[in-house]
Amino acid sequence: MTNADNHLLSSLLSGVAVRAQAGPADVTVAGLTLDSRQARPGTIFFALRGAQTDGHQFIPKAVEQGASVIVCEELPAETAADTTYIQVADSAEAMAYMAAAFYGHPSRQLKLVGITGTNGKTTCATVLHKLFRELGYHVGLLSTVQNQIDEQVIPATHTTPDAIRLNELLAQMVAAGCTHTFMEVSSHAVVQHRITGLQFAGGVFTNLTHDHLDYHGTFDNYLKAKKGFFDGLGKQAFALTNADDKRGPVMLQNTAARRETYSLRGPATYRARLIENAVHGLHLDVDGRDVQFRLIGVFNAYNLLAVYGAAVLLGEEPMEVLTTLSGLTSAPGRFEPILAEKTRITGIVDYAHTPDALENVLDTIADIRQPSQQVITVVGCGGNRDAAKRPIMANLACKGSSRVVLTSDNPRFEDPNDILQQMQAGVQPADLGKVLTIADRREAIKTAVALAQPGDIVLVAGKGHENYQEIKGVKNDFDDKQVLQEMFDLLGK
Ligand SMILES: CC(=O)N[C@H]1[C@@H](OP(=O)(O)OP(=O)(O)OC[C@H]2O[C@@H](n3ccc(=O)[nH]c3=O)[C@H](O)[C@@H]2O)O[C@H](CO)[C@@H](O)[C@@H]1O[C@H](C)C(=O)N[C@@H](C)C(=O)N[C@H](CCC(=O)O)C(=O)O
Ligand SMILES: Nc1ncnc2c1ncn2[C@@H]1O[C@H](COP(=O)(O)OP(=O)(O)OP(=O)(O)O)[C@@H](O)[C@H]1O
Ligand SMILES: N[C@H](CCC[C@H](N)C(=O)O)C(=O)O
Ligand SMILES: [Mg+2]
Repeated sequence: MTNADNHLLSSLLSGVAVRAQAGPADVTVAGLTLDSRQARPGTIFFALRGAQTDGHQFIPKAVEQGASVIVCEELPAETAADTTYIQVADSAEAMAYMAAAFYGHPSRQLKLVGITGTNGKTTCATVLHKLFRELGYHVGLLSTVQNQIDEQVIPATHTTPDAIRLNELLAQMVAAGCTHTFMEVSSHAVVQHRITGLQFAGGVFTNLTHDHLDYHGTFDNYLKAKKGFFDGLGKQAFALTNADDKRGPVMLQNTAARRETYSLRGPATYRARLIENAVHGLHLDVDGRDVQFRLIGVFNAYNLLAVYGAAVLLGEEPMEVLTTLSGLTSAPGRFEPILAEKTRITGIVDYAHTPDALENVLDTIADIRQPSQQVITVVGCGGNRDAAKRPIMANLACKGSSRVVLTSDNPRFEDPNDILQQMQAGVQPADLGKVLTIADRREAIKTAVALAQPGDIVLVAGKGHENYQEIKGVKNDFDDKQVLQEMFDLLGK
């Protein structure tokens, strides 16, 4: 729903292939919705075919609630005389064009950059937002963690919101004076036409590994979804890809946008060479300039290079970009270090809540640690979610750590001890001696900190930026970073 001005229906239909139209033509539209329960007089209800159910079923409900216009793929057998029906080939696509028009095409008034890929979207979008704020711009952010207009936080429900919410947010950003917006583009968003009709100034590709096959069916479909974003870019845009990723070049195969690349391994528009990958940050040579960064891990060298390339392509001065970037920290809860100064213990809070992510984080720690530094990992698995990952994550934690404290993540409606038992099943007999099980997450973090010797690394995995722990439907305040800091202080570390 919206505060935007009212519009004549006909003014919203440009670009929409209307197959048939019935009912009053001169309708004034005051709002848009994809949920029949939100339909009101003056609103357009879009009947979308979803994953769970078919929105066409709810057309009578929307009419009953007073919807003025119904956009659908199939006209209902019975129509109401004072309701307008518009038949289109694809309701989701029509919704995207009409939402962009309804909100005054906000994407055309911004430099909008989309970031896609399996990993690194939140990191790149967030660091770009921070960078452009530091460079003095008013900037929007649409990300998994949160949406932002400058420093104002607007909670996010999706990585990429639906087309109505997305255009509404972009319009708010324009109204607030934003010149740039950085957004994550999920594969779901491409397939569901959430980004259709937007004008992008640029697109960035990070990498592609197996993910979301439950939704896309095959890896090829997943790849096509990501590629669809670049296929849709206009020739005024740039398309920046990771040349070191096997799928990087494929992404740009059919794009009309200017093709640009980044690489740590070979020739590319933007190049970096790793000088040092240490606990205190990355030391890189970027396009011949020696720069120290606060972000940690080789994967972040890629993220930093993508951010640098995008900023330069947006017209920023390379040296100023690098100087500013070197002082920035990562996205909340993404490999976020919490340092105990006295004892040089490094706490790391990371959102790794899947086997793949946990392995990735532990591999990164293995790369940066000195042989004398022990790794102590605190990890749990969420309740009412995929149970198959539980033993695997416990097993991986043992492989990559000297000590492991198994604990609760968000138990939700499950018994935490049941989850922990399933995790314990993945511990090899030889590793039993390094594992402790403490259901209370605060106690688990305390124990891990108590076990840490000067110089050690304490990884707290699974909850990243989350500031709550969900138990039996109640979200209790809980923040891994805060608790870790509290334990460093309490135990005199
Ligand atoms: C699988 C998926 O993407 N689902 C999204 C989809 O819902 P759906 O297809 O299940 O919808 P449905 O329940 O079948 O309903 C069909 C239609 O009927 C409508 N309806 C339903 C009931 C009713 O009474 N009246 C009514 O009008 C619904 O509003 C909907 O338009 O359309 C909804 C409206 O836009 C989304 O909220 C919903 O996101 C769900 C909550 C979700 O979990 N999505 C995840 C998978 C997602 O999108 N993730 C990506 C990031 C992934 C990542 O990289 O980590 C993201 O961009 O967030
Ligand atoms: N460029 C990268 N390559 C590989 N792994 C990465 C990269 N960047 C981040 N990661 C790892 O993936 C995790 C998620 O990072 P991030 O939140 O930036 O990705 P995302 O693409 O937004 O993920 P999501 O789809 O869950 O929103 C991080 O915690 C980190 O361990
Ligand atoms: N979007 C994911 C995040 C999981 C985060 C983890 N902390 C958990 O609660 O399992 C989910 O809701 O499954
Ligand atoms: Mg994300």
